[in-house]
Amino acid sequence: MSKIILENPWATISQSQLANDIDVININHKLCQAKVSLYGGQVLSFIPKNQQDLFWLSETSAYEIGKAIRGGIPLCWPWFGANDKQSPESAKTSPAGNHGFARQVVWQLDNVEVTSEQVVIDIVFQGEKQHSMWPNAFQLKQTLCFGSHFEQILTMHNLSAQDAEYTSALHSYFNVSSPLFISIKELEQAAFFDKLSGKNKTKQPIAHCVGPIDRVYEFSKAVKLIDSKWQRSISIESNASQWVLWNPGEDIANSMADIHPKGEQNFVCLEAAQTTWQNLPAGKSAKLRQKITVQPLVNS
Ligand SMILES: O=P(O)(O)OC[C@H]1O[C@H](O)[C@H](O)[C@@H](O)[C@@H]1O
Repeated sequence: MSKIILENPWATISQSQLANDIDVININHKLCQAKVSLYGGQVLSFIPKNQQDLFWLSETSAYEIGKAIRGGIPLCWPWFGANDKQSPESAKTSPAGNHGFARQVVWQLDNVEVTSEQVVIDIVFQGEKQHSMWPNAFQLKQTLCFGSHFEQILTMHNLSAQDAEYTSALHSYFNVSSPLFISIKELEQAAFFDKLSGKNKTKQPIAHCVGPIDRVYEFSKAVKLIDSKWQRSISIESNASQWVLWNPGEDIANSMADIHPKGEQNFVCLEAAQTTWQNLPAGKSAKLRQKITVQPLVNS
């Protein structure tokens, strides 16, 4: 069953159920189509007119409260990866879990606006004492703009009287012809931390993005993910200071139930990230944003 939220000459916005307690907002605009899961506050799909989906979504993802959806743009917050502040004792009783809790909670639809150019969706999640490693009261708001391009703005408000620290990433799974045909020239200028070897590495050429590859690049400028087979260029700009590049490769992917067989051969994760702790003073807010534009290769 689908419920119409808004309908006008430019767009139809509806809400439907993906699974028990998991609702999705469906966007059908004259310039694009998109889907946003309220569980996880997660963009699942964005298809600009005459394009393939920009995002990859696993066919075997669990749609289940307590598990993250595999694909689209999971939000890593209030920590990215393992929480390195957690002591082994505390991990025994209340493990922090990878990438924080924001991708495993139900967000609320706050506002929808439609113009001839775009659909703007605001979703919010407000909480307190969500985890012993992040007890502060907070509000998260995502402003998601879907038109001929896509923009995502995450606003984090610390509503408590205590300062807090966060790490975060907009963990985009880009839909690609194959990691074999992907190049990201801009990142070749940057040093990176290789999560696989645990070592810092100097800049090096990226011949392809076939995994296993798991790197944190110190680079804040815009990047272009060039897909030479599909002849498209995906430009991403962000206010983050790092880019995380991840593809699990065949062996790790085969061990992950929520990646469908050979699924790793159709995505590259390129994540606007802050993996070092950032201060979020009491009563203050901070923003993490990205803007994604796709173009045929000949015009880029
Ligand atoms: O399986 P998840 O918790 O979603 O994490 C998936 C991946 O996310 C990031 O890109 C990290 O750099 C990887 O180390 C991690 O394996």
